[in-house]
Amino acid sequence: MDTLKSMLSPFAMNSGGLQDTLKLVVIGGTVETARRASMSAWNGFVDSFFLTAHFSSHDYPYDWLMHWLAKQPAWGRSREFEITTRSIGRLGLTQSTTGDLDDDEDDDALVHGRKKRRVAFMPSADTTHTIYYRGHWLRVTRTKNVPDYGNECSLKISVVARNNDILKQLVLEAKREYEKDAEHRVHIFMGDTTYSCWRWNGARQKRPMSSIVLQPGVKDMLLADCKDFLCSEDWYAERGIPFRRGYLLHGVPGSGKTSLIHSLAGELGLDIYVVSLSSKGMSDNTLTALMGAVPSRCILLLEDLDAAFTRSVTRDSTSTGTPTSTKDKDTAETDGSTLSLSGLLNSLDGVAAAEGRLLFATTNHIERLDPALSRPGRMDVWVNFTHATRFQAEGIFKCFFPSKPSANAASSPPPSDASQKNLPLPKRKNPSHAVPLLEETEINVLAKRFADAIPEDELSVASLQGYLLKNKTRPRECVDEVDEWVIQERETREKLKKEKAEREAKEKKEAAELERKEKEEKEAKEKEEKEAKEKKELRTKTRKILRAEAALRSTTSTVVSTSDSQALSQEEAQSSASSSESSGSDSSTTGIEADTEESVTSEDEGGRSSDANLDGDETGGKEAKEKSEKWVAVKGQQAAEA
Ligand SMILES: Nc1ncnc2c1ncn2[C@@H]1O[C@H](COP(=O)(O)OP(=O)(O)OP(=O)(O)O)[C@@H](O)[C@H]1O
Repeated sequence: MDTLKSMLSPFAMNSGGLQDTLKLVVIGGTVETARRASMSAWNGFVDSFFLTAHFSSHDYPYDWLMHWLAKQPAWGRSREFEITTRSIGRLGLTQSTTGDLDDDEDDDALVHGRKKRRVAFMPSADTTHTIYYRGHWLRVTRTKNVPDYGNECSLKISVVARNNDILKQLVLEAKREYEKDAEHRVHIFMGDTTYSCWRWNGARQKRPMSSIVLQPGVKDMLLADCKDFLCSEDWYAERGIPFRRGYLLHGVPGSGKTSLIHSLAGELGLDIYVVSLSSKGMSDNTLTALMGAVPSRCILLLEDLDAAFTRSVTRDSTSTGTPTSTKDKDTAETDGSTLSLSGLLNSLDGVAAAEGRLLFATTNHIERLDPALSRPGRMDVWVNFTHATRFQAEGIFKCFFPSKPSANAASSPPPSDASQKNLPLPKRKNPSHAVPLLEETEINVLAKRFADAIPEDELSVASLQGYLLKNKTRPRECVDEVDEWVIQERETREKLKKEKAEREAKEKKEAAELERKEKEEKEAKEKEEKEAKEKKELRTKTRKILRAEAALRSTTSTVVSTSDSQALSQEEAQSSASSSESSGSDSSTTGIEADTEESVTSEDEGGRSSDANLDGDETGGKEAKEKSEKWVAVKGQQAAEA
């Protein structure tokens, strides 16, 4: 007891201090609990008056609001916020806010050759912010969802109000601002085959229609057709025709198919939804799910349509388009791609297919397409893209080297070219490369000379663009040197063609060699199998004979046991002589006893001996057979004699 007291004595000495500490802990805990309880009661009370709207990052309104919020000056004063240089939402825009860290206004300034990054202030995650909007206090909370994949977030905006008008106003205002800022961009979405959904892939600057040079009338025809379709929903509905339109752009690579679609999307204010049919994991179900999930007004782009069916190009009555060869099946098994032609056709115009979308498909090999795929109703308008014509060469030259505005033109308002609408004004203040502006007449002459030097339908527009890019500040020299470039291009093409032919020939040879080897191996294997089969048959036959012989011998031995020993020795002598005569083999010297023993003791051994014969040539087997037959004959004879 004394010991315990002495142990506790230090505490007892400080019991006053300990008590005080305990008191403090109890009081502090009580106060904190009371604070939390009152806070939660207050929040519950306040929440009962709040109207709350939820926005998920899966949907557009989230992007509108994030874009709107990033523009609010409140974040400049906020004590907790997120600073980002990433794009905000699908827009690909970073907004300057009150708290923007940029120290100058030059957006296009380059630092060490890289574009300077802009910084934006955003509501930080998992914090409630309060901002004032049109006479109301909004409580904004951004929450990061459990990241199963990607950056999933949700936004909650609460406001004390009698009805939800204020929230509607907020969303509409955010949408208007978003669309105003997105005016100059085309949004690209890619089909995600893993989750069968669309993923935003970026926002590209709109491309003016005037920058696409095609044969006269083609662009206008396409643009007019698309516009006409988009405003004819009722017309289609009245006639019971599915409200869909398909465009097939086919032709040589680098002729402007993709560029034209991008440009049309900008002109029509539509987003582009791209499906790569040959992508990993693409199946009928995935494609149907993707096609069913496109919004009603958009461009649906199927790029390189022919590539989707390299595994199965044609469709006959039995084919479903699934891989046919073993190798192809292997490929399909590994990448999980099981798209069939019928699946594609169904997703394009089946019951579940989306309406109101403009379907664009591109291919370099129209001849590889199944007619069912390109028939009217699926592909209503076909446009053939060829190599550059002289008309295109002249047009693209003028695109690269615009002429000096004439005195009249300078004073007049800017041209009302439809394709130039909705495009951002040129922002470049100090172009790094000075393009000399020549008089219109001179540009016309140069463009004509340039076009005359370009062979008709031989070089791709992309290659012309490459040449002009190299000479973007030298219009005159560019024309002077174009003949030389054409010769070089031809030589390069010839060289590439030759290399390709050589490579193909080599591959063909290797394939033939491989095939020959495989054939030889197969033949050798077949031969081996055949021989093994024959041997097996022979062995079976021999076994049968030996069994018969054993049976016969057992009968004979009974006879032998009853005959006198003299007769036996005579018989032995005869048998020995006859066997030595007939086979001349060494085994004959062992006499009947040896034979008898061998035959009677074990069938397996008989088999083994016959195996030994079989391992030799066939004649060996025949000899053994003859021998045993003879032996049997002798025994039989002997038995008869007996
Ligand atoms: N008719 C054209 N007018 C203007 N630019 C063109 C034209 N054709 C090609 N180009 C230019 O060439 C490049 C390649 O063009 P694009 O990708 O549109 O060709 P494509 O026909 O889609 O090729 P592919 O079939 O290989 O996909 C682009 O940078 C584009 O600017």
